[in-house]
Formats: sequence, C-alpha cells, structure tokens
Amino acid sequence: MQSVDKIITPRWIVPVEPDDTVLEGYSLVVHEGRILDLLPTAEAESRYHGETHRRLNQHALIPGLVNAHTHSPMTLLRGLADDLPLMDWLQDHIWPAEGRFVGEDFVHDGTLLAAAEMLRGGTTCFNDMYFFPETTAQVSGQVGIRAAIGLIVIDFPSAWASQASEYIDKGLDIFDRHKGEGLLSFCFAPHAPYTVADEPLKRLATLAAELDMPVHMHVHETAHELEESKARFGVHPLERLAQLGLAGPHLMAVHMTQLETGEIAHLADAGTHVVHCPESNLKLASGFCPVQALVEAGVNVALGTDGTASNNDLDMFGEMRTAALLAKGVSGNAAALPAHTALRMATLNGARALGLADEIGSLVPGKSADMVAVNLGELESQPVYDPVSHLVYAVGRHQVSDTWVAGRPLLRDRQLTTIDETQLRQRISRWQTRIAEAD
Ligand SMILES: CSC[C@H]1O[C@@H](n2cnc3c(O)ncnc32)[C@H](O)[C@@H]1O
Ligand SMILES: [Zn+2]
Repeated sequence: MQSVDKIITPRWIVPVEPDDTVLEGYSLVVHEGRILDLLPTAEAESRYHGETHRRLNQHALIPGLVNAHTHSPMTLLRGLADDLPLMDWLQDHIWPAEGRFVGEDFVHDGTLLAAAEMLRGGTTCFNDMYFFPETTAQVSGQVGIRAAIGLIVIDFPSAWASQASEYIDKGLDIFDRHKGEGLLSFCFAPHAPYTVADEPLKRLATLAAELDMPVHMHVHETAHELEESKARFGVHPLERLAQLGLAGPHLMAVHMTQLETGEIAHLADAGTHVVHCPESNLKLASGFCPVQALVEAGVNVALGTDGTASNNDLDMFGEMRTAALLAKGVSGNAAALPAHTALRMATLNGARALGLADEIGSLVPGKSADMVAVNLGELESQPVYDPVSHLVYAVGRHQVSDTWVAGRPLLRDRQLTTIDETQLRQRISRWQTRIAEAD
C-alpha cells in the first residue's frame, strides 16, 4: 500500500480530458498537491492508503474553473452604475470612481472579496487586469488561489502610474521580483486598442515574444471601438494589432463581439485566443461574440466574467449557462455550444490561453490538484442522467461544496478556510459607506 495525502471518491468525475467521458465508480488520488492517479475505486483502495479519504456520494468532481478575464478589485464597485453602454459607463461613472478610490487598500480589499466569491463558486484560477497588480498577487498568495496577474498598461495617469512606459517598467519590475513564485503567473495587460498608443504596443509585442508571456487585452468590444479605430488608424483594431506584431498566439483577445468572417480565419491562423464574456457583453449591450463560428474555425475560446461592475458577479457557472444559451439564440442552432463544450471553455481552454495547460484545466495525473466538488444531490438537480448537463443548465454556484487549489482545501463544506469572513465583511462595509457617501 502506498501512503498518499488524499483520496477523493465522488459519485462522478468529469476529467474534461482526453474527451467528454464522465467516470462513475472512480477515485482521484492526490499527493503533494498533484493528481497522482485516477482509477476505479476498488483498485484505489487496494493500492493506496490516504491520510484522508473523502467520500462525496452525490457530488461531481470537476477541474477548477478558470476565469479568463476579470478585474477582481472591482467587486467594490458592484452595482454602482448599471444599465449603461460601455463608454458612458466607463467615462461617466467607473473611471471617475476609480480616480477617487483606487489605491493599494482598495485593491487589497476588493481582491480579497473577489477571491472569496470565486472560491465559493468553484473558480480556482483567475486572469486579472487592474491597477496595483502586486497587491492582487500578494492577496492571492495569502489566500492560496491561483492567479494570472495582468501587468496593466494604459495611456492614462492613475494612482499606480502616469504613462504607458512607466506602467510597462513597473510591470516588468513586478515580474522580475515574483516570477516563479507560488501559484502566480503573469500576463501583459494593455487595456484596449483605444487607450494604448502604437509605441507601447510594439514594445509589448517584443517583450511578450522574448518572455513568452500572454497579452491580455479588451479587443473589438463594441461597434463604436471599430468605427473609432477606422477613423484614427484606417483599420480595425485587430488589423492594427497585427501590424504592430501583437495578433499572434500570445494574444488573449477579450470580448470580440464584432468580427468579420475574414477576421475569424485570421484569428484561427494566428493561434490567437478569444475570451468570451457573454454576461458583460449583454449587460453593456456591446454585441455578441460569434462563439460557434470561432469554435468551428478552430479558435481556442475561453470564458471570463469581466469585472463585477459590468457583470455583476464572478459566477463561472452562470457564465457557462449564458454562453451556451446565447450561442444557440444567436446562431439559430440548438446544437451550438453544447454543455461539454461550455465546461471545456471554462476549464481547459482558459488554461490553454494562459499557457498553463500542462498544469491545470483537467483532472489528469501529473497536473496540479485544482478541483471542485459540486453537490448534485439536491432536489433541484434530480434526476441525473448527465451530470455535465446539470453543471451547465441546472445547478448554480451555491451547489459548490468544496474547492481545492494544488490539493489544498480552500473551501470545505462551503466554509472558506483561508479567509476570515467576519473581518472581510467589516472591511467591505467600510468601503460601502465611503463610496456611497461620495456618490
Ligand atoms: C486599467 S485597469 C482595467 C480597466 O478596465 C476597465 N474596465 C473594466 N471592464 C471593462 C470593459 O468591459 N471594457 C473596457 N474597460 C473595462 C476598468 O474600469 C479599469 O479601469
Ligand atoms: Zn474587462
């Protein structure tokens, strides 16, 4: 008998790789933070002795969800400005509020709230874009959640930096000091084509190639963005990024609601990743990302929530459901974006876009034990013919019972293990008073 840290025996295991098979009567063995084995329970019990053995008789075990685009500190601005189109929302409400309140303390407390919400909803990894990224990295490290930290770049002075070159230099300094640390990875995060000039974008293209680092950017979010780009540069933003050397396999193009057929083929040829944020796109009335056409063309499409000031939650179960329903409605094809594809987008495809697919995104021996148990035993999810159908179409994030990152339980029976909820509530309440008073 081999001694191991943990054996988990759920009712179903959804590995996501190598295919859509759902396993029943299997156990997953975890040792030193990694998935050591995935095998029939009888064999697991004869071969391994677990320091702990968790039996979850009515649960599905799935890979941790990867939120491929968010702005975690914006939890503090949730519900501050609703029912507006993107540029009015940003220019008249969000940027003024950020100008007033954003600092290290805002980013610290907002990230902590976001981490709590994400872990309670089965998200184990998030790809962030915000000011004071080192603070987001520190909070993530303290909580134990996996984070891809966006090294933000914007031609816009803020409390964090004053101009694009300073943003890039500060980002590189953070990368140098924290690379390889814990569960952190890094992306360049130029905000959008309309807020970053050619020179810094060219510099980022060179740096991304040199450092093999993803570039995480809002692109083709609204029709207005395309019109403005045509007027200023003579081409669509995607074409401009291609001219500047950025539209390649490092690019994670977030939103992509406006796409011509030729541009879809370009994305596929270039190996560019698309991050689909259906709820933010719906709420800001930005448009519809042609997900089905992208998938058919062979583009890797991941899923993100965007920030909670435009979503207004960090619920990846909700995002899977909305993505699946919207794809059918928009394409007029009920077979568009089936449940297994939605789950893959929310797990493995996010990992691929972040360059982390060797580490996370599926329940395969050798990968990190980032996983989530979802209780399918409630009346609302009876009967169960296909657990993946329920994960996408029937259950919600409140049915997540346990979340592990690198084998460490960060949510156990719905209790956060590394975040003091009472203290967090006090901090958020102080922000609420402060922000509401200023409004
Ligand atoms: C400079 S940090 C990130 C920056 O992005 C703003 N933001 C949040 N959501 C969106 C979106 O959907 N499109 C464009 N910009 C967005 C956020 O308020 C921060 O200022
Ligand atoms: Zn965004």
